[in-house]
Amino acid sequence: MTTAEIFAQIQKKKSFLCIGLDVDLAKIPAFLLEKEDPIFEFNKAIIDATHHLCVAYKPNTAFYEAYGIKGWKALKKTICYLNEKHPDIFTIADAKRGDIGNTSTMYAKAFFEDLSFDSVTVAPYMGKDSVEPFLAFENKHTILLALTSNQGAFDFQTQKVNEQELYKQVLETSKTWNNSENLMYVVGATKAEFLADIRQIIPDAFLLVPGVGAQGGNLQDVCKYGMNKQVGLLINSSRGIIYVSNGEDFAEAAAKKASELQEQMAEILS
Ligand SMILES: O=C(O)c1cc(=O)[nH]c(=O)n1[C@@H]1O[C@H](COP(=O)(O)O)[C@@H](O)[C@H]1O
Repeated sequence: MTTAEIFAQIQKKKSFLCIGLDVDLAKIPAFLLEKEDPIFEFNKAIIDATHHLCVAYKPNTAFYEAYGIKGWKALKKTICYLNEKHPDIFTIADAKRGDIGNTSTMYAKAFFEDLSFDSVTVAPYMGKDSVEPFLAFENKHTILLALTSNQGAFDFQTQKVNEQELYKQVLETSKTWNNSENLMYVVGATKAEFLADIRQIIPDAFLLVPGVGAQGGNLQDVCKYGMNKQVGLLINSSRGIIYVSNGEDFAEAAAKKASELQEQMAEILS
């Protein structure tokens, strides 16, 4: 999927919402646990109730890997369901991978070929030759961790190395890599005050922005400093949407919460 196609979806749905499918069996409605594949049933119900309100879904692979083979099968069923029913929705495998070149190529094959995700999150710490294998895949996006939403972002990412903050070096250096047009970046919603500086370096790239909702980030602040002419933002919320209710009405309740965010986005876009 191209960024122009993502932008077209944003305009059509008046939304730049990404819903995080971080399924925790301890949090989903108890009646689903009796089903053969509770994780997939939960995702399917959430997708059926919310697909018209969002432009992206982001399963975090940790929440599937934690359940072993059953979890991985549920992840595969979820991405197949999305690709079949909603091919215009952007899919993100939040796996935070990155390793020496030949290993990165295998990670890229896992998420881009076997699972057919549109994008995968990747850590920049091992540098150019660990990220370029992901960038080599046509029509796929590599979402590089730039400035993360957590407190630990201040341990390294904002520290100066040769008088420049490390996250700025990640942004600048990554622009020089082969196929860098396939890059997007993660910037936490809790770091909205850094967005003006970030847009100076990468004015056109799409940003995946997690951290609204449960982590306390503010939608309006992110938009004020982070928007570009293609909107350029995918705002993720996971727990704040999918766990509003753990009763029979869980999918309806998630849709209501997603709709509140979508309405705020529509207002910002108007
Ligand atoms: O790469 C990510 O998506 C990510 C980066 C980051 O800096 N912060 C962050 O919270 N995330 C992910 O975004 C999701 C946030 O979930 P909620 O806090 O429940 O909305 C989780 O899947 C996190 O792993």
